Amino acid sequence: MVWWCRDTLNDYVNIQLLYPLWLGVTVTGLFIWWLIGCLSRSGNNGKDLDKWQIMFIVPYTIYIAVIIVMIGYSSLFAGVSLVGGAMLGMVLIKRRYAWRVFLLQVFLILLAIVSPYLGIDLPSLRQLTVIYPMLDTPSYLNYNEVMAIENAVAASAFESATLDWDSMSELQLSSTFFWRLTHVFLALPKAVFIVYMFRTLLLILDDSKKEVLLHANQDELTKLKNRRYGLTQMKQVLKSVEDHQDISVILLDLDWFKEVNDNYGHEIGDRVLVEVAQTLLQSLTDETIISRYGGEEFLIVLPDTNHDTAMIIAEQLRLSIAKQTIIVDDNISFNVTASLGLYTLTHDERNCIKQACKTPIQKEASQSLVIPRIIKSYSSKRANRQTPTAQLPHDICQRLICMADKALYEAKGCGRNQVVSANEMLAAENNNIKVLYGT
Ligand SMILES: Nc1nc2c(ncn2[C@@H]2O[C@H](COP(=O)(O)OP(=O)(O)OP(=O)(O)O)[C@@H](O)[C@H]2O)c(=O)[nH]1
Repeated sequence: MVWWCRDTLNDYVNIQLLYPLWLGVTVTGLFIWWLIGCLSRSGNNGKDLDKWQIMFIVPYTIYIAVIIVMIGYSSLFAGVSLVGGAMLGMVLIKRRYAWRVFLLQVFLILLAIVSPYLGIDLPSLRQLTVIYPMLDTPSYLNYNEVMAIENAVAASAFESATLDWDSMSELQLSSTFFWRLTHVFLALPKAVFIVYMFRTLLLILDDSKKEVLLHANQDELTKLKNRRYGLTQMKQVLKSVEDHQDISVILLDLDWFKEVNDNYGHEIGDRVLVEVAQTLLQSLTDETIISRYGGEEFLIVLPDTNHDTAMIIAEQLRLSIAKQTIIVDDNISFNVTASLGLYTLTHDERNCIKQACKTPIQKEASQSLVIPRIIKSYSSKRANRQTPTAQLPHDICQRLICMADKALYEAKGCGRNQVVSANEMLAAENNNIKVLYGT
């Protein structure tokens, strides 16, 4: 538009300066976009600001400061940038940081306002060009034209029609001061209020999101994770577990639970489930995934736990539940027992499954890595980046649970109130991991 009207605007816009300016802004924008893309891949669990967020906030704050200093804190441009930036920041980055930056920017505005009265002469675009409403259409006037109009207005206001330079600048300074103060009282609180309202709105949305998620992921009765969420977390653990780590899965089922319901009623049955859930929570670490898998069945996933340790943990759980006394009333109390089926997927087995389940593309990629040593040293870094990492099959969770379930079935068959390991069952049958995937 400016380029198109360059003949008309030539007096007010330095077209020669505009091209490099546009180019500079575009290149800088693309660079920041690229930088954000690169840095956003390195997450930090949302505890602090990510590097890319700092890279976002710092230039933006400088940008706002420059706008405020150059164009003026009261301009539409500065207002939209300030409030819009804070709102966008609250959506994109941690809200408390966006809030702090916004308040810092407000502080900058206040500083810009009082600076002339502290003897600091800041550069202002007003000295170069201004937007002046004339004949209902905004038009650009240069500084001299504006000064001429202002002088004429000032002169007509005084009978003598003459003003010396000192009283003129004093007049300007005091009118500016009045104008600035008006903005401080009217515009800034408004901006703070809008951003505060927006923040409150986001907080309300956050709370309702948390509540929805809680209900979607939690078992209403025991307050443990529900089956769906337990499985989701199990999948995540299987993905993130390191190459040398084993992972163990326990299925725990209460014995003769139907009889508890029949003898003492569903309410007592419910209480048993709640108390068993509490025992599980108290006995296991925070890293353990405990979910209610079915009616009186619990799924426990122990990340980075080998078979022997998992057996000890399972046995301790069995004992803790058996020791727990459920008091119905002063005269009636009873104990429940549980049967547990355990399966440990060792890191070796996991790697075998990964290898067996590689897609043809992945196999081809890994075969192409069998290359002379000299070339390998140069290309290994690159190849590592390009080779798609072998994934575990998508139904791995179900298969592991199925193995634990077989052991649980065995425990029930052998008289209940015991722990059975599927790994030991397989070893006794001289079977191995092939059972898992039949390969
Ligand atoms: N109170 C209560 N009972 C439940 C709940 N969910 C499932 N049940 C009951 O749990 C009982 C499970 O019975 P079964 O599957 O026969 O198992 P069991 O009696 O524990 O026998 P084994 O598992 O073979 O030792 C059923 O009677 C269900 O009604 C629940 O949320 N609350």
